[in-house]
Amino acid sequence: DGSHACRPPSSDPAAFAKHEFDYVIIGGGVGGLTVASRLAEDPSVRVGVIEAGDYHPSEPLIDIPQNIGLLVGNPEYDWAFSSVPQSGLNGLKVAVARGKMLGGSSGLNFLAWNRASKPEYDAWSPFASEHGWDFDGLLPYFERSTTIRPHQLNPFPGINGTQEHAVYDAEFMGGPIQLSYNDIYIDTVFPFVESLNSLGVPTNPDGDNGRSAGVINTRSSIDRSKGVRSYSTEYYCRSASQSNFHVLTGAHVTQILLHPDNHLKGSFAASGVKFVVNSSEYTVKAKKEVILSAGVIQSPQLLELSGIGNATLLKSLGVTPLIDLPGVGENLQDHLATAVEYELKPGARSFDELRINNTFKAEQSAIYNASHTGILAAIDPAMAYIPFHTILDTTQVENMLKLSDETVPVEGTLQPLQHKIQRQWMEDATIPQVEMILFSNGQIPPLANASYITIVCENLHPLARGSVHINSTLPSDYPLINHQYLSNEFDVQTMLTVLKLALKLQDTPPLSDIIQTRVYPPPGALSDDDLINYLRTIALSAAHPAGTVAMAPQSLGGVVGSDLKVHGTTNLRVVDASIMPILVGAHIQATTYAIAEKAADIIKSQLQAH
Ligand SMILES: Cc1cc2nc3c(=O)[nH]c(=O)nc-3n(C[C@H](O)[C@H](O)[C@H](O)COP(=O)(O)OP(=O)(O)OC[C@H]3O[C@@H](n4cnc5c(N)ncnc54)[C@H](O)[C@@H]3O)c2cc1C
Repeated sequence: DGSHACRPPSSDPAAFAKHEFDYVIIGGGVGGLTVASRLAEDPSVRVGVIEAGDYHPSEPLIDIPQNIGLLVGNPEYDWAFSSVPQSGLNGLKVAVARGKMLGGSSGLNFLAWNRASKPEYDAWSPFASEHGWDFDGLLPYFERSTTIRPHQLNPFPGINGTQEHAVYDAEFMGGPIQLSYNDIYIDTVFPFVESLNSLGVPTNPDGDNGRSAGVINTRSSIDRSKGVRSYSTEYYCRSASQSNFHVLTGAHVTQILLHPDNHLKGSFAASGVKFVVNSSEYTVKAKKEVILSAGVIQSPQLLELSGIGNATLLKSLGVTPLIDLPGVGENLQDHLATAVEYELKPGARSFDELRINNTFKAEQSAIYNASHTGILAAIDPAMAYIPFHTILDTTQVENMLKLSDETVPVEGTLQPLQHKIQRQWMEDATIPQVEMILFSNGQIPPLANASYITIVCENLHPLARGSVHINSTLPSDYPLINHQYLSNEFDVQTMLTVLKLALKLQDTPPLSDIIQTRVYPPPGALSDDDLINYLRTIALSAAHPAGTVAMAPQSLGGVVGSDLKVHGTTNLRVVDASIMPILVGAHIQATTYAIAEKAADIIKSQLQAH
């Protein structure tokens, strides 16, 4: 029935504001609902969550896997931010999708669930002195957040029978997010995998074990028993009936209330938040802590609106600076994407069959309605994580290193240390630098009455560092988002490398056997300059922004410490994707759930210590 329904959240702001909460959590997305539900496990701890969007317990556009993407840009479900014109993209403004609903971006995302490689998480620990922010320190939390559907096969080409079964039963952990493999693979998937194999990118039977390189059959956050999206509302539902757990939807937080801390001179304490519902303003108190989980765009925005950020910037806009933290809103990293689109030969089926063949669509709808299976419950699971050494020779890798050295890191910020780490990754044959994802349909219009595939190519470890900053004191004004995409030659050449690999697929069997023609980039010979021009035109965000409230020492430009408390505060924490000091080369929902699970344990242990 596609239903996630459980006790509905509150929509009564006055009643919500009267509660005496221990923890007030801003934002009911991945970070917010996860940490809230875990804190509320202790019935004596009173938890209040404020979410701007609504609860959609049974919305096919959210729930049915084949509907991914349909709500992107819809203002009822997506904040639909946009970047400032990107000079590296010939002035293009890039759409920045962010979920606006209970569930946050996990209600809008594309359901892929995977982990990055071990060294990428280990690279966080130099920025965070305590609490074990590395792969081993995150692993229990990855596991705690999920339940893996047991006994499913991983039938990808390049995997033998024993490996198919190997990993999964051991990791059946009983967490809220349901994970599964597809039950069915559309015709395009295995040829894509086999062609990549023959180009030297092997299949990796278990990319989640700390070695992520290779072609993987990604798990997805789909509850197979119902054939629906499994997202952070699962955390909401596990706590919704408890009297110590309250969620208010349709409420926009406009300010965190801060005052000098009585116990620690020079520090600020958060006492609550202001929020707005239908133009009326309310205040709710937090006895213990305020936890900011508004995501990578709005967490820095709310810090700045509340007086925490670069003092010069804040003053110029008329905000009284309370804590001068120049790192707020800096360090924005994201996976830039481009795409190659191929039209398929007649008879080769991709998901476009649902668009062009009404009989097929009716059949699949009937299957879905009867058993929650079939193509409507499937995603595109083939993604390749590719290290430089897999596709470049030694001289070419040397060239990439040289290019990276020309992108001089800014001293006094996170960048010198990040650069050192990223340089090691470029040389490491196990750490992916680029990603290729098969989308089994046409993504770049106009589309004819035919089947297509689109190969999305991403830069996993850009050297560009962007920013998110307020531009006015009005909370309803969108912040300025500047990714600095393709602002340096290393990032350009990295994208060129993966784009060229995607173009080789056209001539590599067995995928080439089903390709009719290339649609994008337009057919014909292409020089490197043509391709670079293409990259600057067909460019989009892979929707994995991170890093704008970085966990790092204040001296390096960090915003939160390893306990996720904002520097200069005693009880304001940030728990969402913005705390990643350095972006990992994976789709980042799994990592964000793990961050929030870990945060809950840190908060609980500090509470007990008091
Ligand atoms: C289109 C798209 C596709 C994606 N695909 C994938 C994928 O396939 N796999 C993957 O791993 N990851 C994917 N991601 C990324 C992943 O979903 C996010 O990284 C993750 O959800 C981030 O969690 P978060 O807690 O930081 O923020 P969110 O989950 O976005 O939560 C933030 C919440 O805070 C609320 N909020 C913000 N400001 C306020 C305010 N002032 N007052 C009240 N509430 C507020 C928002 O409405 C939102 O609900 C995708 C994301 C998008 C947008």
